[in-house]
Amino acid sequence: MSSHPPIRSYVLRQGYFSHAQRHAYESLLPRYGIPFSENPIDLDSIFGRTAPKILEIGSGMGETTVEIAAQHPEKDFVAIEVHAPGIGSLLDRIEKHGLTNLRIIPHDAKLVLQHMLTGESLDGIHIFFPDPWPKARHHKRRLIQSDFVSLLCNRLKPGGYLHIATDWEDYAIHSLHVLSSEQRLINTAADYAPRPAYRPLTKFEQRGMKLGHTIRDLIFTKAA
Ligand SMILES: C[S@@+](CC[C@H](N)C(=O)[O-])C[C@H]1O[C@@H](n2cnc3c(N)ncnc32)[C@H](O)[C@@H]1O
Repeated sequence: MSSHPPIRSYVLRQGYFSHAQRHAYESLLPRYGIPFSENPIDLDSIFGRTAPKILEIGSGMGETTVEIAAQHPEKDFVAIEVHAPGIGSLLDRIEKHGLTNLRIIPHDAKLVLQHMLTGESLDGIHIFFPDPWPKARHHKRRLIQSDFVSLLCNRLKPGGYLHIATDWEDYAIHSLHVLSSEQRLINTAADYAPRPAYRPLTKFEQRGMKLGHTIRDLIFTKAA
């Protein structure tokens, strides 16, 4: 029997580390990172309190992640990212903002959701501007696929939300189809949702808008 390697939603590049990112990656990961493990973790004991838990998949350089966490001290946030300079950048921002409600798991989100987060434990999941993988032969690498959305749904509490934003029209159409096909999810809008106040406009997004790209938000809730 041949076993196929898993299809990844990312390619690990060497990437350029700024001095601050490298320093943060090396010195702050033990403080704000949650190491990958094949065993379930208890987020309430990691944060030292019971509070709503929001997961962000693919936090990139962490600008949005930190802004949202700083504006919502009443909630706890867990970011998942695989790109080392991005992890360093987020760690540096957590330290500079003195945030106690944001941690990062530096690993593949699929494995984190399968092994570390169990049960219906999340109040919300953010996936902002996932890699679009525009070529047809790469579509299988897209994060938003029915199996993955089913896994996300398993981890959401009843009434919890899944929020995706993208500036790629065809990825938005694909995601709308996949989310609408998951029976446990209910669209909060007729199709795309207005950008909620908690999602700040990023520089990347403002640049896209100048180029005429339309940003689409999809916000679905899990049936109670
Ligand atoms: C296009 S970037 C968007 C970053 C950020 N959300 C933003 O809006 O600027 C997508 C990010 O998702 C990360 N990513 C892709 N697949 C992932 C996975 N399976 N687990 C964790 N991170 C992933 C990539 O490393 C990349 O940083």
